[in-house]
Amino acid sequence: MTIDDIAPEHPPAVTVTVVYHSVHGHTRLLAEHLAGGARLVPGARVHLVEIRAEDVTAGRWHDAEVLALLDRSDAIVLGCPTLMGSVSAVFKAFMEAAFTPFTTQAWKDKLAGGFTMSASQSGDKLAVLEQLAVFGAQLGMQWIGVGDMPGNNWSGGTRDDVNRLGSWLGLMSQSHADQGPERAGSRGDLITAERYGERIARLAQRWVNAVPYETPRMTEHEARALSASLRERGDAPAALSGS
Ligand SMILES: Cc1cc2nc3c(=O)[nH]c(=O)nc-3n(C[C@H](O)[C@H](O)[C@H](O)COP(=O)(O)O)c2cc1C
Repeated sequence: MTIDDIAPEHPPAVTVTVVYHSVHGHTRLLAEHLAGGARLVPGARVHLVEIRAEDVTAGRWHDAEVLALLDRSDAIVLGCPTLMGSVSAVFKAFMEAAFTPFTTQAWKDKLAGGFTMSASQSGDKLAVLEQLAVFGAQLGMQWIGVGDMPGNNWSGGTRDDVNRLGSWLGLMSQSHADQGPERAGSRGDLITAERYGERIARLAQRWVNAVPYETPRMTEHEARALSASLRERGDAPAALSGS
């Protein structure tokens, strides 16, 4: 059997949005390749959105159109450079602006993934991917890891290998600090970005076409009312009944 035998005649339409911040363009190049990989998937509508410092005022990021686009996306891929071992300040401002979808659970059960770029081989990039994954979890999203076997971990390995930094939680990429985006990075990282983007788009198609299921959403107020009604019925676990 070939992939053509099982490919659906009408590929399901999904919206994948890659949302990223970049100061000097290295993360942007990675984001472009990730979006390029997602665009390989028939039926995938792919948006590439830059979070810009100009849209942050008094520490707060605002762009209602971007939030509306994210509201209607099936998958959201988050990316920023690793700065001082953390997500970049501008991207953090964007993350805090997601307080509204946090309270409404508007992004619940969308797919999420993440990527980061830095100059050092490690550079504490894992801390950033963890921050992005925790963000996804707070929003109730389903996190997608890279899924590729590690490269460059044996005597014949090279910088051009797929997943050459051996990262699974999300995509890690490294660029030399003294070169521009086109020359500083690794071909392996860009290929890994494309593969990750394609994986997320294909999994989004699988996800939205699984058994129909309306995700229950609750405001904080409704959650408290639920806890109260369970307490009244006397069948709440000890933690909920406060005893
Ligand atoms: C303020 C600052 C902090 C940085 N912190 C780190 C770091 O913690 N780890 C690291 O490996 N590189 C660090 N870097 C290097 C950047 O991550 C690297 O240059 C990256 O490619 C920038 O991405 P961009 O071109 O998309 O802005 C730092 C750079 C700056 C300017």
